[in-house]
Parts: sequence; structure tokens; C-alpha cells
Amino acid sequence: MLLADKTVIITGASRGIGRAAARECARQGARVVIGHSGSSQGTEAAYSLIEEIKAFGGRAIEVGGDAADPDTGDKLVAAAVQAFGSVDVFVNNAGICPFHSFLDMPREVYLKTVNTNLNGAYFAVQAAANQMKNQGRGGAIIAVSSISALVGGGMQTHYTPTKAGLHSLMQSCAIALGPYGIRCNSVLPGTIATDINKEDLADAEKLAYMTSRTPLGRLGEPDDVAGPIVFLASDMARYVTGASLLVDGGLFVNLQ
Ligand SMILES: NC(=O)C1=CN([C@@H]2O[C@H](COP(=O)(O)OP(=O)(O)OC[C@H]3O[C@@H](n4cnc5c(N)ncnc54)[C@H](OP(=O)(O)O)[C@@H]3O)[C@@H](O)[C@H]2O)C=CC1
Ligand SMILES: C[C@H](O)[C@@H]1OC(=O)[C@H](O)[C@@H]1O
Repeated sequence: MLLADKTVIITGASRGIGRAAARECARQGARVVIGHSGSSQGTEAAYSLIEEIKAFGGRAIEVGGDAADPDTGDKLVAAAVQAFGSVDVFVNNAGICPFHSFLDMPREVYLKTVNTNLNGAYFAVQAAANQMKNQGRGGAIIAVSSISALVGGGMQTHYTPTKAGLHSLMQSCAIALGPYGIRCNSVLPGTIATDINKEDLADAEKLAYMTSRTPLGRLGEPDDVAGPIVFLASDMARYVTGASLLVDGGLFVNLQ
């Protein structure tokens, strides 16, 4: 098992990519902290994941808290230490993407997106890194960035800068935290069918277009991203830091 004896915190693990990653980390032997928003729907989904994980003999707890709140990272770390005694891996995954045009972007939509996806993440990564430093045996931090860190989206002008920011944060943290043996990497998913884009991809034309642009001929599923996250979390990636891994079925390189 790739993550035996490791404690993994994953934000936004109640649904979508985070949920698949949490399940796979638990299958690989990790004790998992399932982060979610704290809404009744998020809490219910997190408890159902705990049951799934328990059913195959794994261990998990859930912690609700707004990813935009700078204190949520401290809360996740404290809960992990209380329940499992350590934090070995931190996966910053929680995020939102309320598609909206640029010229009339409401300030509150812009600010909520940046606070949720990037500003809260900064302090959560900082909280996890301090815990790892104090433990003295290194660790792994993974940001779920996006292909959108590298390319634009006309309805995502508030979102793509947050994904570029996470990508950049991992590069700088790789330098800042390398001396403590803490590796920092990002995964860059392409288009993965989840709740975040359910409405956008309900448009059959858009769905067909995104699929046709993907050399592997299909959209991604949350499980497609779980393996790369486990790899970067594991000692198999012990000399990998400051890297970013596209998980996009070839979408990014498909110019012509
Ligand atoms: N799907 C895609 O095509 C791609 C997604 N990504 C990124 O992957 C990450 C996960 O997305 P995906 O799985 O698709 O999305 P989902 O909408 O399926 O899941 C989002 C998760 O984030 C949590 N979350 C949302 N808002 C908050 C908040 N304010 N505080 C705490 N938790 C919150 C949700 O918790 P709750 O259940 O409590 O609401 C849920 O667990 C995001 O960062 C996204 O940007 C990157 C590239 C492509
Ligand atoms: C939510 C979008 O469908 C998805 O999010 C991303 O980060 C990808 O670039 C896709 O646009």
C-alpha cells in the first residue's frame, strides 16, 4: 500500500475529485481527514464517504469549514492531529467555478472565488506545512490546480487566476519547504465531469465540443485524478517537488 501509516487531509473531499482522491488514499492505507464546506449536504456526503471507507477497513473523519476562512486550515490540522497524531499529506482541492462573463462580473462573485480557491488555500497550506515542519519528517503538499492555470476561459476570468495562483504557490513553496523535506506539487486536471461543471456541460453542444477536443476521446472522471494525487503523495514521488502534472486526456497539447 502506497500510503500506509500516513495521515492525509483533503479539502473538498465530500464530492467530485476530492472524494475520489480520499477514497483512493484510504485504499492505499492512509488515515483520511475529509474536508467539506460544513453545509448539511456536505456533511451528509462526508459521512457517507466515512461509511464507504470503514466498509473496506479504512479510517476517516470529517471536518466542516469554509475554505475561504483563513482559520479553516488550522481547524483541519488540529482535527487530524487529535484523531490520528500527525499530518503527512495535505491536498488542497476545495474550489468553486461559478461561470460568469467578464464585463459584468459582480464583485462578490470575484471575491468569493478568489477567497475560496486561493486566499484560504494559502493559509491552509501554511498551517499544514508548519505541522509537518514541527513533526520533523517531511511531508507532501498537493494543490489541485487546473489546466486553467495555463490557458484562459472567457467565462472563467475570476477562476483561472486562482488556478495559476495555486500552481505558482506550489512552485514557491517547493523552494521554501524543500529544506524541511516537504514536497509541493500540483495536479492540473482538464475537464472532469463533476458537480462543478454539471450545468455548463448540460449544454449538449458544449459537451460534444469539449469531448472532441480531448485526444483520449472522453471527459475525465474523478477517479482519473485520484491516482496522480496518490502518486504525488507517496514516497514513489520522493524526488518530485515543484512539479505540475497535467491530468487532462491530452486536452492541453491538442492544438491541431
Ligand atoms: N471538474 C473539473 O473539470 C476540474 C476541477 N478542478 C478543480 O478541482 C477541485 C475540485 O473540483 P470538483 O471535484 O470538480 O468540484 P465539486 O463541485 O464536485 O466538489 C467541490 C468540493 O469542494 C467543496 N467546497 C466548495 N466550496 C467550499 C467552501 N467554501 N469551503 C469548503 N469546501 C468547499 C465541496 O464541499 P461541499 O460538498 O461541502 O459543498 C466539494 O467537496 C476544484 O478546486 C476545481 O477547481 C480543476 C480542473 C478541472
Ligand atoms: C469547471 C470547469 O469545467 C473546469 O474547471 C477547470 O479548471 C477546467 O479548466 C474546466 O474548465
